[in-house]
Amino acid sequence: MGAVMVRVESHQRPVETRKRYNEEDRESHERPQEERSAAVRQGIVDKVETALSDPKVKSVVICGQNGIFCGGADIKEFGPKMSGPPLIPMIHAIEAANKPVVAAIEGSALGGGLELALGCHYRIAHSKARLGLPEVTLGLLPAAGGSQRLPRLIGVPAALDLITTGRHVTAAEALQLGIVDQVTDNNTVDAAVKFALSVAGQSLDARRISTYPCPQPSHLDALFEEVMQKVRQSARGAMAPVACVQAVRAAATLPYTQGLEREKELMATLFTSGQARALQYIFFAQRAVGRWRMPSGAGWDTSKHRPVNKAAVIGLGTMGQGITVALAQTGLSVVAIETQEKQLMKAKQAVSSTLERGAKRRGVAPPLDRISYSQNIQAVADVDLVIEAVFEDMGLKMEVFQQLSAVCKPGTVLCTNTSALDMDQLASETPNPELVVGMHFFSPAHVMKLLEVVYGPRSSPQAVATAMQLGKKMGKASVVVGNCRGFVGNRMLMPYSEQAFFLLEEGATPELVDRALEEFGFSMGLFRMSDLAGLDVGWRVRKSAGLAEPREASGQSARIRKGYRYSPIADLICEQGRFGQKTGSGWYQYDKPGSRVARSDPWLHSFLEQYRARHGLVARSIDHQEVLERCLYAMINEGFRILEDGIAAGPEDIDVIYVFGYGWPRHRGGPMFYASMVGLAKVLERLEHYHQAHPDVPYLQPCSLLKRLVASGSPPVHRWREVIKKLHSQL
Ligand SMILES: CCC[C@H](O)CC(=O)SCCNC(=O)CCNC(=O)[C@H](O)C(C)(C)COP(=O)([O-])OP(=O)([O-])OC[C@H]1O[C@@H](n2cnc3c(N)ncnc32)[C@H](O)[C@@H]1OP(=O)([O-])[O-]
Repeated sequence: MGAVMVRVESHQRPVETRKRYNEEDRESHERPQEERSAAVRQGIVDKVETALSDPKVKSVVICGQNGIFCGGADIKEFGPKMSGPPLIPMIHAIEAANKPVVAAIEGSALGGGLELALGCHYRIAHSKARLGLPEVTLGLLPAAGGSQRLPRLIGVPAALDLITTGRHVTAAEALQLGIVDQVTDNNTVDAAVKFALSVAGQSLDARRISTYPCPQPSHLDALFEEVMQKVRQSARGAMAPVACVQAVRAAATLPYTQGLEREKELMATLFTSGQARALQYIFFAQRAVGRWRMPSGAGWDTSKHRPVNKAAVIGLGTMGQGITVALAQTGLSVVAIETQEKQLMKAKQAVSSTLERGAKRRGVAPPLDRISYSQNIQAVADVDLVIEAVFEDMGLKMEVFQQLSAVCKPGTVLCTNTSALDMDQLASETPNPELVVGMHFFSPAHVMKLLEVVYGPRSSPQAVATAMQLGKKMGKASVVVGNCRGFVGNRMLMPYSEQAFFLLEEGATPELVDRALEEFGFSMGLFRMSDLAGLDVGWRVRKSAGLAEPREASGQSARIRKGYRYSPIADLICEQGRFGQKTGSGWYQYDKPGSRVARSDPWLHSFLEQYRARHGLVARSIDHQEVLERCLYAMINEGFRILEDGIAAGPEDIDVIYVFGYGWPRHRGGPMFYASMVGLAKVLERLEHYHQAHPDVPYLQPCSLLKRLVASGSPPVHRWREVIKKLHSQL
């Protein structure tokens, strides 16, 4: 018989099953999937055992199904009541086999999939395969021996890199690192069978990775110290990357069996941390937002997108430049329009150099010839989709949309990148409002992963599907949202920043607020972030909303707008010409305009003291807990209002927006998930408390959806949609 093949079935649902899946029948799909996963392991154990005991079988090949070796353990299966044979003894039995076992790796070998392959004696990969140990991104570590075998195979520094970042490597890099023994462009299983037969009967003593001594780098302690410091800094409170370093250290310093014990201990800590739950929630949320639905019932599974091969960008300011870069990098032909000649030249240079830098990093040619530049809007006549990114001025945008309607071929999808204006008003200016959607990119658009796709009451599902498909192609986390002021992300930012300004009035400093938020895990505190983004942006928005009008310098009335409490602090800072990093001062001071290193500013502190004195405010001591509760719960409360209003379809949409666009720490799962972890009753109680203390702040008044969820026993986050649905059906 020669070689025998053992197939690893993928835990990913087949496409047809995936299509039928929705939130309501989540449970009914979960159970069979768990059972299937256990059955897969049982199948491997049984087949390997049979093959090893059959004298006619000389070697064994383990391969996947449908072109995928194995994406790793089924995350949904993790829990106290896991059924079926455990992974570690299964991999040990394979490694201990007295006949060669060869992994035929096609598609992906990730997590437990790669750990299984590392238990095999040889690994043959297809040239298009990707390999990695991404457990860290799910709040875990490779706990089926991966953290102990990989350093023994490829050395400590390379293993640390792969395990602490979770990055996937190509087959070519895997070969270079020594993870695989051979790469093929042909049929991988055939190559593996041929190989398995060629090594049949040979000694396997040198092929069992767990028996290898771990290569010892010089200055082991210094290396781990340096790596640990770096990892702690970038982890921003996430535990898994730190545990990964500790596990690799165990591989480098302990015998294999003791290292395995350490791996198990560390995994147990991660498992019960809550961070793993948050990260796994975000993994599924990222996929759930792709299954979008509009209030009409039309959605991802009923709407066909229009093909987009050629797109146009109108307006080449910072945003337009970033969008142009992102489109060209996606492989589209782009027409870039800017009416001002000087700005067009400047933008062309900036776009080209960004593309050149990116291409150099990736070792490819820059896609410069995919872009044609023009001052004439007629050049967009044959494009499939237009993204308007001109200055935030309704009159100007309306003019552009009217021109586009006259110039574009029928069916061209018209997108606006507005972040503050009413896209439905824009749509009403075109003869085909069904073709208008918002594509709200985040700056810099070629770097930031988030895209809000905004529909108005007249947007067609096809236009939404087209924008979503383009977002996907561009590698964006794309979320469909309804039309309202600030959409989802910026709308929730309003109460967040308002609370931060109030805290300054009450005695806090920008440093205190930022420290609390950064210790929580935000990549940047609110004040450092607004210095980076530019304070003038918000000032302009507040002015256009009739808020930032100069009033008398002191007295209660200066702190009231439209009958509610208002803090003019940010406006007063702007009146001083302090717009943040670009002017060399804002909430902090900088060495020079454009510098990024924020330093405490004595001027700002004395300004705050004078401001408080002028308004009869007495500074009190404010702790981190209050900063977090005031800023985050006010934001979360607005999130519930957004759900109540139907602007976002579910909590996952809000959480993906915050994790991918607003620096929310991923290991805390997004604001709505965080609220569920804190406990909705507690969030409600604290909001009631703060609203009582600040009755003139509407954002602190708990919204009815939150109250309703608490009244219905605070269901877990994946059940909120049912309550929202009921709420909407009663309206
Ligand atoms: C003891 C410790 C052992 C071990 O160390 C722990 C692990 O292995 S931890 C694991 C380490 N492994 C990883 O971290 C790999 C994570 N997975 C991936 O990176 C990608 O899914 C993969 C590259 C495999 C395929 O990409 P693609 O082709 O673009 O497809 P896609 O991404 O759209 O997914 C299709 C469907 O499969 C679903 N699903 C996927 N993976 C899992 C999972 N592990 N579980 C459950 N479900 C999973 C996914 O939700 C989606 O379902 P739906 O209902 O349609 O939304």
